[in-house]
Formats: sequence, C-alpha cells, structure tokens
Amino acid sequence: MSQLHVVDHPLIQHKLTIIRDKHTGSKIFRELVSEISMLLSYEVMRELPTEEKEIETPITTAKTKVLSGKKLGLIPILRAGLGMLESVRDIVPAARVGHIGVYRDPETLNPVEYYCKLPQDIHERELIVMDPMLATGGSAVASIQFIKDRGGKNIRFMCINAAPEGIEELQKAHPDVDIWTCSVDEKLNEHGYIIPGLGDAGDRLFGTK
Ligand SMILES: O=P(O)(O)OC[C@H]1O[C@H](OP(=O)(O)OP(=O)(O)O)[C@H](O)[C@@H]1O
Ligand SMILES: O=c1cc[nH]c(=O)[nH]1
Ligand SMILES: [Mg+2]
Repeated sequence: MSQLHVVDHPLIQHKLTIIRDKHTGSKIFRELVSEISMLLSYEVMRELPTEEKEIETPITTAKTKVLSGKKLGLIPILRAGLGMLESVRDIVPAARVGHIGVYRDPETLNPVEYYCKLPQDIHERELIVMDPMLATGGSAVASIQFIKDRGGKNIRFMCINAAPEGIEELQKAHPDVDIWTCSVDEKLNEHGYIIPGLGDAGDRLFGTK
C-alpha cells in the first residue's frame, strides 16, 4: 500500500487558508499555489539519495553532500498542475519536464486525455506528478497509468488538496505511488468538487470563470 504524507506545516496551512478563501483573486491564488508547491516539494524530495563530495571552502577542504545524480522528472497534469511546476523546477533546475493533458468530463467525471509529451528516458527518472486537486482520483489514476504505459516506474504524486475518495482510489489503482498532500478534506459534493475545498483550481489559476 502506498504511503500518504500530509504536510501540514504552519506556513503551508496559512497559505492554504488564503487560497481556500473565495475572495482571493487570481494573482494571489497563483502566487500562493506556487509557494505552497515549493514548500511541499521539499518534503516530497526528502528521501532523494545523496553522495559525498570533496570540495574546498575558503578555509579548508571538506567532505560534504550533493544529490547523487539520480535524474528527476516533473510531470504537471494540465492545466492546474502548471501552477505548481515553475517553483518546483526552480529548486531542481536539472529536472526534465513532461506534460499530461487531462480534463474531467463535467457530466461523467471521467478523465479525458488530450495531450501527452514525456521525456524519452522516463524509465530512468524519479518522477513527481503534480496536480493541486485530487478529487475522485480519476485524473491522477489515468495520468499515472499513461506514464507507466510509457515506461515510468518510480512515481510520486503531490497535490495541495485531496478528498478521501480520491486518496482511496489512487492508492487502490497505484499502490506503488506515494502521495503527498497539504490537506485531506471531508468529502466530495454531488458534482465531484471537494468540500470544503478551494473551488476549481484551474479556473482560479487562469481566470477562466
Ligand atoms: O480527481 P478528479 O475527480 O479527476 O479531479 C481532479 C482534476 O480536476 C481538475 O482538473 P480539471 O478537469 O478541472 O481540468 P483543468 O486542470 O484544465 O481545470 C484538477 O486540476 C484535477 O486534474
Ligand atoms: O474541487 C475540485 C475538484 C476537482 N477539480 C478542482 O479543480 N476542484
Ligand atoms: Mg486537470
């Protein structure tokens, strides 16, 4: 069974409260999604392997640590996952980026794939899939399946707001994929929106409503 990590650091909780507020406009929403994502990714990457390196400080030589060169891949689920990408990329600039376009059919709530472009060597990379919202789980389950079908193996999933239903669905479909989230809310409403949630993350990021 995959592990669920709830990252509820006070800084994250504070910023999450602001993005949940319906009075928060697109600019602040976008900035805070980005900041939360960077803070969350710090925990997602906690177990990346390191190796020793000898360097010279201005004073003396020292044996110290660097990332062991394990290649990373960041995969936002379009559209809303794009709001999480750049701040994470800023702290791991060597990571390659793949994109998966999935939207949720508003009637059936089933995921519909419309784009997929992944680095060729994804099978060699530690992959981090990102989407602010995990609601029914349909989009994450389908996206991770696309990645596996194309050879991806070591996959982590990070989101900002999750429903218990989506966590259960994702853990059932992909028990090898650990999940990091900033919050686990109460449930879904009849339209598949998270309660209390933060609304439609894509619309709020891109001002489409
Ligand atoms: O867990 P699920 O029930 O699948 O719901 C979550 C999905 O819904 C939202 O995307 P949406 O379909 O609104 O597309 P968008 O990102 O283009 O707005 C969100 O960003 C997730 O991708
Ligand atoms: O609450 C929800 C559910 C799915 N997608 C969103 O953007 N928000
Ligand atoms: Mg989506």
